[in-house]
Parts: sequence; C-alpha cells; structure tokens
Amino acid sequence: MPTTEPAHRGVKICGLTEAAGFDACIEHGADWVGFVFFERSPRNISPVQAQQLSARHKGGPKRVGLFVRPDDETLERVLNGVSLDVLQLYATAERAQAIKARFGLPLWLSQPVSSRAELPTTCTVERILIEPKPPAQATRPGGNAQKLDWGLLSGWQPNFAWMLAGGLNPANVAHAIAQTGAPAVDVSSGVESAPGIKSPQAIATFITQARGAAG
Ligand SMILES: O=C(O)c1ccccc1N[C@@H]1O[C@H](COP(=O)(O)O)[C@@H](O)[C@H]1O
Repeated sequence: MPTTEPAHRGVKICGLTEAAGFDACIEHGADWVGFVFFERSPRNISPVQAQQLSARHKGGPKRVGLFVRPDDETLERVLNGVSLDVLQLYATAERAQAIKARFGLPLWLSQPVSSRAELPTTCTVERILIEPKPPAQATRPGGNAQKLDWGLLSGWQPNFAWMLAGGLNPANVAHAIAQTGAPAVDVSSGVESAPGIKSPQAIATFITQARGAAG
C-alpha cells in the first residue's frame, strides 16, 4: 500500500486539546497531530474544537483523526466539522476496508501485540500502528501510557509503513527507536502535564530525542 513517508523519522503527537500543545507541535515540526474522537478518552475533542485548533496554522503537520470502532454516522459528523488528512482506526481490517471505500481517506490501523507471533506480515491500509494490548481494566484501547516489550520487534523489518506507539516519552523514545528501528513514533500520555493537557516543553524534547535517535 503506497504511503508518503517523511524524509526523517516521523513523529506524531496525539490527543491535542488546547492551543499551547498544538502550537508546540507546529513550532517543533511534528509530522502529524492527532485529534481523539472517543468519548471515554480524557483527550476527547469535538469536531468544532478540533477545527478551531487546526485553523491556528495552515499547513504543517498532517491532521489525524483517531476513532474507536466508529460507525459511518460518527465519521460523517466529524468529517463534516473538521478537515482530516488521515483516519487512525481501532477496528477490524474488514471494517477499515469499508471505511476506505466510503470515505476515501488514508487509513492507519492499530495492531495491538503481546507476542512476536502477533506481528503483522501484510498491510492493507496506509500504515499499521504497533502498540501493546491495553491493561485488562482499561476503559480505552490506547492512550494508557503502557509500554510495549520493544524486544518483540528486534530484527522485524516489514515492507510496509508502520509506527511504534505506547508508553513512549522524552526519556525513553531514543532507546525505543534504537531497539526497534521504528521509522515513526506516536505519543500521547508521555508528553502531558495532566491527562489531556500537553506540555510544550515535553513535546519539544520528545521531537528532538526522536529525530536524534539512531535506529
Ligand atoms: O489517547 C487516547 O486517549 C486514546 C484513546 C483511545 C485509543 C487510543 C488512544 N491513544 C493512542 O494510544 C497510543 C499510545 O498512547 P500513549 O502514548 O501510551 O498514551 C497512541 O497511538 C495514541 O494515538
């Protein structure tokens, strides 16, 4: 599946809800910013709020909308309110194909893994997010600051676009990249000062660390 990769290591900052965090992503050159459309998340945002944030800066990072098992009505409602470049989905591969057929946007699909055998061998969307399975009592499938066992990815070199997510932060992202060779990374909790509130300083450090990492 063709995709446009940044020339450098890609960085996505997910779960933007307020101007200071969004502006830090612009200032420090994030490749993607994520808006979470999932009511049980502390980062949940309305389409209107997302559009207002997005309008603070033309161009810059691609705008990614994150959805958990969305129905078509939800996708339509959000896409009527905010312009998105990519849909990041927690859904089955079959549902992703139906969404692709109806909405036509590039899709990223989450693949939770807890063993090497669960690493995907093929990809039918534009990118796969490799992340840990959520804790048993979790109320959401991601954004839990839970780290993957990076050793599972050692030597894994798929021929499709992927991204590492889960429990990354400014202090561990360089090590995570060195161990996994991840071409792109995604962070939410690890750059927050409180649930749903991003720290501009942590965003700056995360991007610097990710771009400077050897992997
Ligand atoms: O961020 C959320 O609240 C969220 C809710 C539901 C599904 C996914 C969510 N976030 C995604 O989870 C991963 C890892 O997040 P973290 O860095 O461990 O907090 C990332 O892909 C977020 O985009």
